Amino acid sequence: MEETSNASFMEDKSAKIFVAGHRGLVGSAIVRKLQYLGFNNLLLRTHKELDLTCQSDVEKFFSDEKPKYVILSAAKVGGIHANNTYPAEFIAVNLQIQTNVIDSAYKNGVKKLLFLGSSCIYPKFAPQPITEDALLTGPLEPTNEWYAIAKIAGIKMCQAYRLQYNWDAISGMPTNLYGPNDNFHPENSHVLPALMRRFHEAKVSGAKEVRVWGTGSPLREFLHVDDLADAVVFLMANYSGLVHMNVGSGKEVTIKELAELVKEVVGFYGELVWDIMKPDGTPRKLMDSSKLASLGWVPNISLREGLIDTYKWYLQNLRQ
Ligand SMILES: NC(=O)C1=CN([C@@H]2O[C@H](COP(=O)(O)OP(=O)(O)OC[C@H]3O[C@@H](n4cnc5c(N)ncnc54)[C@H](OP(=O)(O)O)[C@@H]3O)[C@@H](O)[C@H]2O)C=CC1
Ligand SMILES: C[C@H]1O[C@H](OP(=O)(O)OP(=O)(O)OC[C@H]2O[C@@H](n3cnc4c(=O)[nH]c(N)nc43)[C@H](O)[C@@H]2O)[C@@H](O)[C@@H](O)C1=O
Repeated sequence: MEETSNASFMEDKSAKIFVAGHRGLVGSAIVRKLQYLGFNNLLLRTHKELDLTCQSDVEKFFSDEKPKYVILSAAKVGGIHANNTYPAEFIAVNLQIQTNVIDSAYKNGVKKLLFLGSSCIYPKFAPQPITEDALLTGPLEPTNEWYAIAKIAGIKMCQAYRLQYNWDAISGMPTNLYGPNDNFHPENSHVLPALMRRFHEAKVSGAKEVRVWGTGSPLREFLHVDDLADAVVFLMANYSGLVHMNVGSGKEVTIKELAELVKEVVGFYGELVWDIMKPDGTPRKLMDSSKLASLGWVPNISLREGLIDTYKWYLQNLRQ
């Protein structure tokens, strides 16, 4: 046994940690956080270097590298339109990635793994705020049920491996996230980066109006990805239970309120036009994150602050 093998996660700064999906929104924030904390042995592979849907490649990677910890933030991810348009990819790719990584991690002696799901695992009409025990109590939101089913399978796989093998696999369920390195694709992204880009481009081109999808009435809870990364590290250090853990901000806004706020932060002064032919998705999904709060973690970046920070990043990195 290496000297540090029984050290707690926070003390184990030279432990080999595989952050899967390290160039994405979430993975890059986790890498920033771990590096800031002094972790100095991060194991990182781009999609091109290691396709996590390929079982034999994933098995070889784990067998060669033997990471001590795994944070699984690689997935096929997208907004309401992408989920609705590519259901086969959303279910198949996510099942493949998570099954390969979780199983190989267990078989190769990984000490602890954290799997990331999403608030869309809960029933469309779950009582609000949504507690962890609402899982599997009702039908899912149809626009993202394929992705949700894969994520539910990931939670269940972590639970099954804990129950049968006494293996320390945990799951975090983040709410809607945003921040640096988000996907700003005009159609396939989530609402916040989509609107930021659309308002920015309208400001630059002098357009008089911007199109926003749906009715504007759905409620969403947003969390800055740096808060999520902080929660992920907190869970790695402080939680080893069977139940998945909600990770939210506890604050919700309507899509109309969000659009007005993004518009203000970007500095676009035109009109909003609502495209009601586009789906609203689930009417409301505010999570109850009191279980995590009771362990001692709370978020600290407000939506306004987070939007200002993200727009600054957008201007420095992605300006058209
Ligand atoms: N964004 C959000 O609002 C939310 C995200 N989550 C969860 O957080 C996690 C991360 O999401 P997020 O960071 O937003 O997603 P991103 O799309 O920003 O990042 C996903 C990462 O996974 C990598 N990846 C995808 N497919 C493969 C593959 N076959 N092999 C190797 N790498 C692959 C991508 O690489 P490449 O780009 O090169 O394909 C990318 O780096 C996911 O599990 C997601 O479900 C949960 C709730 C909300
Ligand atoms: C994180 C979460 O993300 C997805 O669920 P969602 O919360 O519905 O995600 P969304 O960000 O795409 O939309 C939120 C709301 O915003 C409205 N909306 C307005 N204008 C735009 C727009 O321009 N783009 C987008 N994408 N939405 C828009 C849109 O009509 C909807 O009412 C899931 O696929 C699911 O898999 C998941 O886990």
